[in-house]
Amino acid sequence: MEEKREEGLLLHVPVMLKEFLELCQPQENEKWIDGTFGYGGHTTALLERRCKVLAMDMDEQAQQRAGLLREKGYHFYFFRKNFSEMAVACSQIGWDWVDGVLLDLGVSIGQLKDPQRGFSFQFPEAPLDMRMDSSKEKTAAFLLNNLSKELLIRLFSVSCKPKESQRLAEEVERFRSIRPILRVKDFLEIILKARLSKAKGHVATRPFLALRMAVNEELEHLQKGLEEGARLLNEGGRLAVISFHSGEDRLVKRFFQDHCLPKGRHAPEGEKEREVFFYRIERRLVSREESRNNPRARSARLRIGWKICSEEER
Ligand SMILES: C[S@@+](CC[C@H](N)C(=O)[O-])C[C@H]1O[C@@H](n2cnc3c(N)ncnc32)[C@H](O)[C@@H]1O
Repeated sequence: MEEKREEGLLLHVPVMLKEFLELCQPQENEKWIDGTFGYGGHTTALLERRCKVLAMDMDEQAQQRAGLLREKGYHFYFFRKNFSEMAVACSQIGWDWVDGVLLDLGVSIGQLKDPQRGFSFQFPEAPLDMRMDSSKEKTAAFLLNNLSKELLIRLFSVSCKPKESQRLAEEVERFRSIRPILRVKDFLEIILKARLSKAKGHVATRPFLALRMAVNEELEHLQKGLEEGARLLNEGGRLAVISFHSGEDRLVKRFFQDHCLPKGRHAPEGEKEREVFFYRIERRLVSREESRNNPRARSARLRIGWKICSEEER
């Protein structure tokens, strides 16, 4: 998400907004779930198109920002919950189905730049926390200090090669046998000792990503969020997901492929029991222009699925 200053306020430019709006075509009075409210960029665009929005975010500060939006009198609800619980949130406001679901994954720029939250290696003195939901018990430091070597290897392997994951786990064990791992700089020291192979960006990027994903159980919640979202969609409804790295994107791609039956094709007998949700899926990469203006968005990709219509409409 790009960041702009205006009248002393931080304004955030939502990633791939143009593509999202062009493809999804949100219409007046449609019901949308924005599962990753953040700074409300996508939500605001939906509200400006007179959609009704149920927004969710597990971050406390996102909840505070949502309060400001509510005062503007839009048709807007906010739940401080994981988007994997969107069905519960919907039932609480009496929505049985929705026209669209958007998930713009990962952390917001505000979370990354908060020197107290431990998401970024740019703040070595920060506590190694990394929780998006600060009411949850297990921090990144807790995981590194308590997981077995096997579980640490599995944790790192989400974004690191097998040998690198092994070395990282060994260095974690070595470090914590002397003193507990508490701060970002402790984890940075471990990463440097593990001598990872050269990467395009900073050597700490991939281990930090793997640890953050484990702390917030991101892939597990994403899988559940996709399933719940797809079930809640009305016929012709859209499920849109913006992802930022291959781990998430692979899961989203597979989900869409596993639940897609193109228009005009009929499910063979054996496939009938399988849940088929979509008749069309699309993928878009971030434009050159957006990537130039907002380097953080450069790895973004948008995938959208359209919920299957009844036989007559297909
Ligand atoms: C990339 S930002 C979203 C930015 C937002 N689309 C905007 O335009 O301002 C991701 C946000 O989603 C939240 N988030 C990530 N995973 C979540 C999950 N599983 N459930 C609820 N919130 C989540 C994070 O706390 C963060 O605030």
